[in-house]
Amino acid sequence: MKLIVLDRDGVINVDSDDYVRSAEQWQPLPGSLAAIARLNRAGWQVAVATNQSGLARGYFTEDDLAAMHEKLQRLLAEEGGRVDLILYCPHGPEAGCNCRKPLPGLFRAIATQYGRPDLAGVPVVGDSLRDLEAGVALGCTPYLVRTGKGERTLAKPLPAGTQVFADLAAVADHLLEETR
Ligand SMILES: O=P(O)(O)OC[C@@H](O)[C@H]1O[C@@H](OP(=O)(O)O)[C@@H](O)[C@@H](O)[C@@H]1O
Ligand SMILES: [Mg+2]
Ligand SMILES: [Zn+2]
Repeated sequence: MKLIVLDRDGVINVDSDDYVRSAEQWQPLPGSLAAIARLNRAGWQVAVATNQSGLARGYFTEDDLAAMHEKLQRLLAEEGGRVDLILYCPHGPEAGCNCRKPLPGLFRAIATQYGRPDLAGVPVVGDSLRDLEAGVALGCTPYLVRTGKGERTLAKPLPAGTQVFADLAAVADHLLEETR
């Protein structure tokens, strides 16, 4: 079973330095939902691992976050796609949790959910270094996109083997070509 793990803000939807705080503010990036649907149609399970410190910071509530994810799934369904699992870290930087990327807690939970000991060879797609680091800790293959904070991330040392693409649609094109 083919599995891919996506970061959310800056990969699936437009990110904001002021945080994405509501379903109204949650806007898909061009081609991202169609890319997920194309992966689904080719047999890929799609999981999302996202930091949502805005919860701990009081910028939005769990209900707001649920509304954002209902919008994601609704718009995806219109494209014939779906996200199979969404896991998020609700904590702030000072909480000392193990699920805030770059720590790998969300990725361990994804591996467990899919009955795997790790995520060896599973693509992780992110716009921030912490997305890639968290996935690589479980054996993921790192993909950086230039959307969101990707251009800023490009200026940093990246995990070995990181492949860089313009956006999620380009990553999907590559994976679908590779696994034809
Ligand atoms: O990219 P993912 O993991 O899906 O979500 C990132 C968001 O939770 C927010 O994460 C914040 O980082 P801090 O949590 O303040 O370090 C900032 O980067 C915001 O601009 C960003 O919207
Ligand atoms: Mg992001
Ligand atoms: Zn956490």
